[in-house]
Amino acid sequence: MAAQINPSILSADFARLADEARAVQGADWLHVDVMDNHFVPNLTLGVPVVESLARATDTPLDCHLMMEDPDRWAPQYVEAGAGSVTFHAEAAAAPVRLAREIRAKGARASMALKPATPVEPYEDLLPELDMLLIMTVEPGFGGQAFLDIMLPKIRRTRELISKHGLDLWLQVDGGVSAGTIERCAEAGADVFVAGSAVYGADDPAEAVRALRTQAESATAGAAWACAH
Ligand SMILES: O=C(CO)[C@@H](O)[C@H](O)COP(=O)(O)O
Repeated sequence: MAAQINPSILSADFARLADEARAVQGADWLHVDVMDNHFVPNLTLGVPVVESLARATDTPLDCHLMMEDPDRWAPQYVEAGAGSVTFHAEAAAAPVRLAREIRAKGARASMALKPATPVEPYEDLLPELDMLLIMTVEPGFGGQAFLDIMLPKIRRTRELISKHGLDLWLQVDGGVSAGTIERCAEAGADVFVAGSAVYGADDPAEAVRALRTQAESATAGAAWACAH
């Protein structure tokens, strides 16, 4: 699969969300950070804003739910128009049931792991998912420094995907920029969330193209991609 770049609207101007969504034409997905001020110490937006965004842009919405009780709320984000819904492993009471419900409602099901959460306990659950998100910062805020110590977890996850022959996208989120995206791609990520690196650029659409070019050339030389 070609590298996908998903701009995070957390770094956009929330007073101009529709324009900001359209400013990244050519992006694969628009990453929508939903924060409830409980699971993370920040508050962003909810279902009504996702409904409006879905009407305002043709770019599919990749909703990342940083919230408690995703078992209750995640299905509503599918109904609001999200094409992909990510819940946190640390917050879901019944992740298999939730992933199946998200898929049954017609969206891609994805699960996120905070930096201190290992992937190995979830190995048997991976076939239930369309994407696994490895957080490369502590969730809650944009503009944080990339955590290099997550690279081994990205590598181990890529090995699990290969071992089981899964069609599972591997997303990274947090501190992804021109300076870090190649390391993520070499380690095995194929979906890249970038907030400040895109919305902080003079030309956000050009920043998306440049990041994709970097990721694809790093992937082309990576051992994990050559093995396929
Ligand atoms: O989920 C989060 C933060 O919790 C991210 O989606 C950030 O919005 C990414 O921002 P940058 O680190 O790329 O600036």
